[in-house]
Amino acid sequence: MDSPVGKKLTGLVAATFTPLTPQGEINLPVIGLYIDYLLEHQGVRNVFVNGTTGEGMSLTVEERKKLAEEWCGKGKGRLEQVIIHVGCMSLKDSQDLARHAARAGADGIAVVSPSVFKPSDAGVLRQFLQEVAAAAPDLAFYYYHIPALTGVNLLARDVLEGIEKQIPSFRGLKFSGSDLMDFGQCVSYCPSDWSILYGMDEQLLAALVMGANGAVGSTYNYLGRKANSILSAFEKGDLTRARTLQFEVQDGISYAVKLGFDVAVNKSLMSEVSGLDLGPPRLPLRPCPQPRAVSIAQRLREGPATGPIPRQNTDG
Ligand SMILES: CC(=O)N[C@@H]([C@@H](O)[C@H](O)[C@H](O)CO)[C@@H](O)CC(=O)C(=O)O
Repeated sequence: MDSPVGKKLTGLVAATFTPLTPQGEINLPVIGLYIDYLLEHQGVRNVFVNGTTGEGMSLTVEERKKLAEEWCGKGKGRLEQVIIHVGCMSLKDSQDLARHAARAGADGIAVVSPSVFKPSDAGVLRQFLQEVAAAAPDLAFYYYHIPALTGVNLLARDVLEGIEKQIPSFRGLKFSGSDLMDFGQCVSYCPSDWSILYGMDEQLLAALVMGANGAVGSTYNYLGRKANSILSAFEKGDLTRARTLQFEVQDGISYAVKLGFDVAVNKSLMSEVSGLDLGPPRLPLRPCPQPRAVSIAQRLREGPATGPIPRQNTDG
C-alpha cells in the first residue's frame, strides 16, 4: 500500500547534472531532452535534482527553484518520481526550497547536512532536518548522507534514531558512503515502507545484498542500462552475471579516477556519451579537458583493451 506521502521509491534514480550555457547560466531547454534521454536510452525513470552531481550548492536559490520547476513540469506524467534536493547551509533557504518543491509538484525532497557549521551530534542534525521537513509536511522526506563531502562523520544509523517521531513524512535515506556496516544497520532499522537508496555506484551490488531498495547516482545518467541489468540479475539470483556487470562499472570508474574524475569530468562525460549539451561546470570546478571525457567514454564502451579476465563461478 502506498504511504500517505507517496509511492515507495525503488530502482535507479539519476542524480542529474545541471545544464549550463557556455556563459554559465542555467540552460532550462535542455531538460526536456535530458528526460527523453534517460527514459529512452537508459531506462531510468526517477531523478534526484540539485544534489552534488547537479552542483546544487553552487547554484542560487532562484536557480534551484527554476530547475525544480522545469524538472517537475517536464517530468510530469513521464518520470515516476522527481526528488528535489533542498539542502543548504541556511535553514531558511532550505525551508524556502522545501515549500517551493511542494508547490512545483515534486514527489519528495532530500536534505544533506550543513557542512560549514557542522552539527555536533546526530540529535542536532535531526532537529535541522525536522525543521526543513516541517516546511513541506506532505512531501516524502529523505536524509542525504554523504560524509566524504560534508565532513560530517556521524553514523547514518544514529541520525535515524527515532526520526520517525520527529519527521512523520520521513521515508528513507540516500546513503552515499562506503561504510556498509552503517548501511546495513540503517536497513535493519527502517520499516518496509521506507526507501534505502545507495549512492556509491561502484559498489551497488554489495548494497543490494545488504538490502538496498534502489540507488541514486551520477553514473545512472549514462550507465543506467547496465545498472538496471545489475538490478535484474540480482533479483533473478544470478550473482555471477551481476558481479560481471558490476566489475565492468568498476573498471570504468577506476579508469576515470586514474585520469582525474570529479563532477566536472563526470558532466563532460555525460555530454560525450549522451550527445546532450550540458555545458561547463560552475566555478570552483574547472572545466574538463575534452580528450579526458572522450577517453573515459571509450573505456566505458569498449572495456579494457585486454578484455575482461575470465572468472570462475565460485557461488555455492
Ligand atoms: C561524490 C559523488 O559525486 N557521488 C555520486 C556517485 O554517484 C559517484 O559519482 C559514483 O559513485 C562514482 O564514484 C552520488 O552519490 C552523488 C549524488 O547522488 C548526488 O549527486 O546527489
